[in-house]
Amino acid sequence: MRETEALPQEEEMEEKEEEEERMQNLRSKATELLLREEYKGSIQVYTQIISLCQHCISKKSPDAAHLSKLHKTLCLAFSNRAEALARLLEFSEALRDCEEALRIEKSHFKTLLCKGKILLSLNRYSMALDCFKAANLDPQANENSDVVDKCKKLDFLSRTGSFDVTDWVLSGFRGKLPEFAEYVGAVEIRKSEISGRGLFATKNVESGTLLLVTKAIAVDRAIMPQDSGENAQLVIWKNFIDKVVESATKCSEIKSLISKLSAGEDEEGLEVPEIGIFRPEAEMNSGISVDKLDMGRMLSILDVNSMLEDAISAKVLGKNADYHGVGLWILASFINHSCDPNVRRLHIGDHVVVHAARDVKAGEELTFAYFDVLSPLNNRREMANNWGFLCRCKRCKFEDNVCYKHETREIEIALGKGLVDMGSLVYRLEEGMRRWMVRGRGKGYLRASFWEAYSRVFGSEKLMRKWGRKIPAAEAVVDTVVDAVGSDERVVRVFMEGLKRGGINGGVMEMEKAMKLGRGIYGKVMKKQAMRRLLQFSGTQE
Ligand SMILES: C[S@@+](CC[C@H](N)C(=O)[O-])C[C@H]1O[C@@H](n2cnc3c(N)ncnc32)[C@H](O)[C@@H]1O
Repeated sequence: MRETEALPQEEEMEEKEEEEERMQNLRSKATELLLREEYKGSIQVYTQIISLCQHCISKKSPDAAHLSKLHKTLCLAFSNRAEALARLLEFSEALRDCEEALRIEKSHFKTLLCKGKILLSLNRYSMALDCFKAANLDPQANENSDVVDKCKKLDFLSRTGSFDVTDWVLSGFRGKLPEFAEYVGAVEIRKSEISGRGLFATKNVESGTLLLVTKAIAVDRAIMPQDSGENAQLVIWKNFIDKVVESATKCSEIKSLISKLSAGEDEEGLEVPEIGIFRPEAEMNSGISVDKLDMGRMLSILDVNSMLEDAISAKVLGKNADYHGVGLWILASFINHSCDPNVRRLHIGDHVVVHAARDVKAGEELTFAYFDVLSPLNNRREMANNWGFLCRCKRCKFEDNVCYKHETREIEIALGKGLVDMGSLVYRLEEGMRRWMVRGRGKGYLRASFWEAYSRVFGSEKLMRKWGRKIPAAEAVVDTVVDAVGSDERVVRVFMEGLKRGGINGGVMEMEKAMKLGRGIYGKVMKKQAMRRLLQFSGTQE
């Protein structure tokens, strides 16, 4: 026999009234807290409303109208709690509440809107659009048109990769940052011969082709003048760690993606994740186990995978020279380092944009420079050591294995001391390469190693008068260096200055070549005018 049947009708009525009054009080309190943006408090009250509704529903009242009212209240409580959770970036729990609300009312407008916005924050553009469509949001005619328009645009960008930063560059990086969405181009993750897993091209691509765009899980930045001590850097690092930990704790989706990253140990034994899980259209939480991410492992992962925005090998658009930032960009973290890199990264806002720095063949591993690769072997070894690895790239093997290494070591020491005539160093290296019969890419490797000497000679009229006829022309050196290590603004600057010296600045062929080199640095995300502006001013922007 049911409990309620035992009660006389009057008592039953009284109980219902009390229940309704309590519910009404709780609802007013929760709404007030929500409006005052006291989200934690409102979550607690909505939790009480949910329990109360569930308790009343479980009593299975025969009154259909009352039951329906309870279901409506329950749906709204889940929906509002989802909204409050989303405001606190507790995305996993918020999504769970959205599902509960939608189970009660499939087309609940507020919930669909809330779910769509959460999915948009998690870069799931098309799923977010589905929610907005299901809510019948008319972009022309309501207050949510901005969010729907933004979602449509990001969905389009993530499918096509047709980003364009021309206006922003031409405006001198003023105003709103250009819109970026996550994008996964012709890439896949595979076992790497360099170390653990790596990212590989799935088709032939030419220099400048966009390969991926990834939004930071977290990034921390500060303007730090050169004389700021270690403490200032530690503060940025600590803030950054706190932000990553917070995101991972609040969203299991983020936690599961972070757990795929290397913690630096036993990289050869690591699982190779499907590229699909990083795509904006991927299912949420596609059955990935996330238990293993303790704090120790998290810190090791951040140690191995975080990137500096201001590293010499990256380009940060729109910021000044004292600006420092550290962040975690998940898919880009699968890219190994190489001293003959074939991709580059550009930091724009919270996004890292990765593109080919020279022509790349299908099946080639994509690598970028974790540190400055226009430097000699021993300097690079030191920098790799600071990163915690011994570089196993082709160029290091080549430079390590050859019989002339004693002689190049002497040149390296002389370059380090900086007291010798740089022209004599370049001449000695060029003569040496002739004797050692170094050809093709090998030449580019060694010229890149001693780039500082080359650039000092090409940049000095006096040295050029003295050595110009005895060493190769700047253009030929630039070609081999770009072929070996990809485009770099310092190399392109020498090319442009060479053109000016030769009085041929502005010729169609020369400008075409400069544009190709520029695409290697900045990628195909801007039109010619913007590229020209950056090439012309490169070095004075930051
Ligand atoms: C950001 S992760 C790169 C992806 C990593 N291989 C994986 O499987 O997840 C950086 C780590 O990869 C390894 N690594 C990257 N480039 C390397 C190189 N050129 N030589 C040796 N190890 C490298 C180092 O262990 C480094 O700490």
